[in-house]
Amino acid sequence: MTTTGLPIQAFIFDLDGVITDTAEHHYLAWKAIADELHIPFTRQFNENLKGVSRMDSLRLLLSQAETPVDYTAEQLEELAQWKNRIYQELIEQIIPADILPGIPELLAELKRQGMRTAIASASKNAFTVIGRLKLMDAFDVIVDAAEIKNTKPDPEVFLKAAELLQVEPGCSIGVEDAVAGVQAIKAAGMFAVAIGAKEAFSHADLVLGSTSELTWSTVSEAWSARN
Ligand SMILES: O=P(O)(O)OC[C@H]1O[C@@H](O)[C@H](O)[C@@H](O)[C@@H]1O
Ligand SMILES: [Mg+2]
Repeated sequence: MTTTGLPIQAFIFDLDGVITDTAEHHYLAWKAIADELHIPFTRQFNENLKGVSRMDSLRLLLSQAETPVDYTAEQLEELAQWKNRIYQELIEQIIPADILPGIPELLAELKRQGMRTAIASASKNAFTVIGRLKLMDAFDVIVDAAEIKNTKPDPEVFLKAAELLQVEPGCSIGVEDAVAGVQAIKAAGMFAVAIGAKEAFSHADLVLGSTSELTWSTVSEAWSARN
C-alpha cells in the first residue's frame, strides 16, 4: 500500500526493457537456444521470461519442449551459460544511443525534483549494460542479481534498493516492463508503473505504452490521484 498524502521520494527502475531494450537481446539469445533444441518458442511465451532469473527462464523454456528431457543440474548449468554467452555477444554492441526514448530527460528532471534514483535488476549483467550505456553515475544506487537471494516476483530487489536509498517503500515509484517485476513492486508496497500493453498489467498503478510517455508530470499526477 502507498503512503497517503506523502510526497514521492524515489524512482526505482528495472533495467532490461525499461532503461534500454536488452529485453530484446535476452529474447534473441533464448530464441537461439530454443531453435538449437527444436523447442517452440514465441515472443508471446517470452513475456513469461521477462524479469525472471536466468535459470528459471531456462526451466520455462524447456517446459515448452514437445518431448520433455530430464536434464542433469550440470547440463542445465551448461545451457544457462550457453545462453549467457550469446547474450553477452549481443550486448557488446550497446552504446549510449541505445538508452530508450524519454529516459535521459526523465533522469535529468528527477535530479531537478530532488528524487533519489536506483536500478533494481534481476540480471547478473546489469553493471556491464549500465557501463556500456555510460549511466554508471546516473543512479544513486544499483542493485543487481548478485546482491539478492530471491528473484522477482519476490520484492527483495526493490526493498533492497529502497533500503540503500534510505527511502520509504510506500513513497517509492517502481518502473517495470515485466509482469513478475510489477508483482515484485506491489509486494514491496510501492507504486507500480508498467511499460507495455494495458491488458497485461491490471496489477499496475499506471500503465504507459512506452518510455517516451514516462515523464515526471505523468507519474506525479497519477501518484497524487492515488494518494
Ligand atoms: O541472465 P542475466 O543477465 O543474469 O539476466 C537475468 C534476467 O534479468 C532480467 O532483467 C531480464 O528481464 C530477464 O530476461 C533475465 O533472464
Ligand atoms: Mg525488464
